[in-house]
Order: sequence, then C-alpha cells, then structure tokens
Amino acid sequence: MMLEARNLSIGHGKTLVGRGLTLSVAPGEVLCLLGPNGCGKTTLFRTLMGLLPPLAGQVFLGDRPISTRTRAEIARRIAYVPQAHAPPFPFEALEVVLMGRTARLGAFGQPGRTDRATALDAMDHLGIADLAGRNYAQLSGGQRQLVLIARALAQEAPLIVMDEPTASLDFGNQAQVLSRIAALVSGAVEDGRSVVLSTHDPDQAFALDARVVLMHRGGILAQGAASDILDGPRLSAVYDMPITVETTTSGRRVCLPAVS
Ligand SMILES: Nc1ncnc2c1ncn2[C@@H]1O[C@H](COP(=O)(O)OP(=O)(O)OP(=O)(O)O)[C@@H](O)[C@H]1O
Repeated sequence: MMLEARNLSIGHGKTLVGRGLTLSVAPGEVLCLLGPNGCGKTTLFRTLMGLLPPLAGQVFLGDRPISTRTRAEIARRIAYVPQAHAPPFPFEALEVVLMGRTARLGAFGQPGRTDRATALDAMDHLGIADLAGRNYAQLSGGQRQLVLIARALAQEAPLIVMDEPTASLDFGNQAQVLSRIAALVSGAVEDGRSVVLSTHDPDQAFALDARVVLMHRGGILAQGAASDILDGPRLSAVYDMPITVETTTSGRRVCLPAVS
C-alpha cells in the first residue's frame, strides 16, 4: 500500500470531525472521496498528508507512520494539487511548475537544466506546453488547474492528492481535467500513478471508474468500486434528497436528483 489510514479520528484541536476511518490507496488506482459540504474531506486530506495530527489512529506512508517522515520525504511520495486560485504575485506558468521540483533540490539548490526539462515535459504531457511563458495569474481557471497538475507531475511523486480538481471549472474544462486524470492513472501519461481526489459530483466517480470512499456523518458509509457502491439509496442518504442512478444508452451510469 502507498498510503493507509487505520482507524483514524480526524478533527481540529478538540473538535472531532470524523472517526473510525480506515482506507488505503494502492498503486495505479484512483480513489474518489465523496461526501456533502463540511463532512471532512479537506480535514481528511490534510491528515493523510501529515499536515494535521490525527486525534486517534495512524496514517502509514509506505511502511512507516507518516509522523516519522520529514516534509521532504513526504513531498517525494505525495504531491498535493490545491484548488487553483490566482496568486498575488505574477509568476510564469513554468516557474509554478518548477516549484514542484523543490523537494528534489539540495539545500539552497537552484533548479537546473534537468529540473526545467522535467517541468516542461510535465506540461507537454498535459498538453499545455504552450502556456510555459504565460503569466499564471492571467490564465483561465482550467489552465491554472492543469498547471498545478503539471507541478504535481514534475514533483515525480507516485501519489497525487487533488482537492476538488474540477471545482469552478466550466463543463468543457471539467471533462478535460478528468480525462487527463484518467490518463495519469492508466499510465497513458508517464508510468501510471495513483490519484486521490475529492469531488462534489458522483458522476465523476463513474467517469473515472474510481474506487470510492463515501463519507457520511463523520464516518465512512461505504467504500468500493463506484459501480458497486454508488446507488440511489446510499446517495439519497448522503445528500439528503431523492437521487436515482440510471444507465445511459452508451452504458455509462449517471446520477439524477429528483427536483420537484
Ligand atoms: N481550521 C479549522 N479549525 C476548526 N474547524 C475547522 C477548520 N477547518 C475546517 N473545520 C471544520 O471541520 C469540519 C469539516 O470541514 P472540511 O473543510 O474538512 O469539510 P469538507 O468536506 O472539505 O467541506 P467542503 O465540501 O464544503 O469543502 C467543518 O465543520 C468545518 O467547519
């Protein structure tokens, strides 16, 4: 296992957000975290990456508790893709991608030719090499999100954690970012990685053929293949409204809320 949580309790200070969370991420899979606003997805991410201490239980990164690893060690194994916001300073997109190399530089090390080549390569793999010299702050939300994914690729970590990678993207950009994520995991881009992502759209779990962790009321209601566990009754319980799952003529499953 690349990353494993054992009977984890998560929260902030003394405030418990979730408990009894047991999950793992295997090489080459996409794990999709689904749950309503405020259920603790970001808190769980931060705990899984060693940024927040668990209130109970443990996180293992590889064969060791994450609490025993240095930040640089963690950064060589996990790359984090935050939601794309415009930065206060102007950066070239390539500079943003180069930041992914930080954990691989020595103390005071400057990025060298190999680092630039790796960064450009990552952009090329995502089809955004032409954005390298552009001002990151002036890119569209979708372009920025792809630059941040390129930064994670340049980090060369086997596991990429993405916090709502399609939030605030238009319909076309959502589909584009999703297909890039699918390619990362399938190995069509580089050597295949694992991705953990959170989303508010259960259809994305179907589109990615993901393994799903369905969070509800501070715990995990179900986990397993999207096609096995995402059904009308569970989704209705989690999102507190009647939802049905239907299959399109092309065989894809979609979720439909009953709006009266
Ligand atoms: N820094 C913090 N200090 C105290 N409580 C916090 C902090 N950050 C989040 N919380 C609380 O923890 C709970 C879980 O929040 P979290 O952001 O993890 O949920 P989420 O599932 O990511 O939500 P969303 O889907 O809306 O992004 C919420 O009740 C929130 O108010």
